[in-house]
Amino acid sequence: MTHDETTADAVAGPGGTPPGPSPVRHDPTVDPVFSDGEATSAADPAPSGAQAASPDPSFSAEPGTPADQPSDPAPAHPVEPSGEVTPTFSGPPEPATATGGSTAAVPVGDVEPLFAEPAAGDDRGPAGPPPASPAGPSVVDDPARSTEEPPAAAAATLPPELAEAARTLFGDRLDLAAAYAELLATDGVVRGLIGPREAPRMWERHLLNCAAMAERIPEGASVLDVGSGAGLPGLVLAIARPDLTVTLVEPLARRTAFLVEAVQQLGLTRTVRVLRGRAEEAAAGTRDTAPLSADIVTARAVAALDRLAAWCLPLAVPGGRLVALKGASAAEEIAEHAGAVTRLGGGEPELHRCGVGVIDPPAVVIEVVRERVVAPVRKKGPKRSRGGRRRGGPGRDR
Ligand SMILES: C[S@@+](CC[C@H](N)C(=O)[O-])C[C@H]1O[C@@H](n2cnc3c(N)ncnc32)[C@H](O)[C@@H]1O
Repeated sequence: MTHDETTADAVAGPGGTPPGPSPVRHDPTVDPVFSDGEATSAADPAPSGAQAASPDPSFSAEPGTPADQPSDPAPAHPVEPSGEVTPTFSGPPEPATATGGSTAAVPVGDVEPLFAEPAAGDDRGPAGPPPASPAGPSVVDDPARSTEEPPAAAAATLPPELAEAARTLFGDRLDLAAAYAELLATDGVVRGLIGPREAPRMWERHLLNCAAMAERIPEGASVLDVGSGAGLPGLVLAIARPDLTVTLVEPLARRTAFLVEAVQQLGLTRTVRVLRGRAEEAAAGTRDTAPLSADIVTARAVAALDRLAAWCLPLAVPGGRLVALKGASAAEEIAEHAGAVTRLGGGEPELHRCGVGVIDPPAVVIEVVRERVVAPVRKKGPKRSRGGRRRGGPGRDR
């Protein structure tokens, strides 16, 4: 896959040329409709579908701009003009092309986003106070340290009973994973990106589950993580798998600000970039950004399978895959949405269990291969007369 130099302006992070999601042709197959339960901002009320015509940069990682909202109703103008957009990524090695996978499995477990309920402050511009400087990775519970650490940070320590699984999944990157856990539990909580109650189950429900997905991702693949939020699963995958090149796609400003800083603090700038925008924009490209694609498109807790396929399949290279971390309802989702997925150019959705014998319960993913590039479905607009006026419309005052 070729690197996409033209996306440099779309990327945020610490300096350099962006990496490799390759351009793919525009395929806005369906109307985006948002359903992930995030609060809708009155500040961003425009209808969907107009992103390509937006005069504003659609991607930005400028911390400090008001966050947009990806949820219903879908904003057409999801990203405010945010001033400076800094190319941030040094190009990693070219990723390999994805290969499909196929083993049957059964659904187990639940998938929960890391976020607290969106606070009123989620629309605030500045990303809050500067990040806490983690005192260092807390890989295992250490009573001697716990009194000296902020409660949230201490709560994110790796429980001893999960240490073996964590070592298996993160290998020699376990300290990095621990640093990320601590960042989430400190800065993430302070900024309202995650609820304090999530901290104690950070490893069990979030980091380990996400890391288990890595087994479904081929060596050297390019990955686009849609709706990364505070970095799940994309940042976790980048930590566990330094061979991957990962693009975190997230429309909300406060979250992208956090992501950019996390990438910098964790020293992942060589393999991770942050793109502020919606999946639909990333796939379609904008005035300032070329359409993106990747071997693997990941998502967790973003939308139901039909919507997810509509957003994510256009981001996968032909033959690439959507790998969505799901929960107990995965089988039902497949039964309900397989038809829609096929119409969107996807193959038969497959259910896989990841981390069998490592985490209990294993993580459940739904995978869909992008088998066909379907023709864009254009939304019908109001008919216009030759003069460009809408027929039957109010017309000009006479
Ligand atoms: C419930 S959160 C889950 C975040 C993270 N994946 C996790 O598991 O913790 C859903 C995320 O999807 C993002 N999102 C919603 N619609 C999106 C879209 N069309 N494109 C990209 N991201 C979107 C939201 O901004 C939000 O951060």
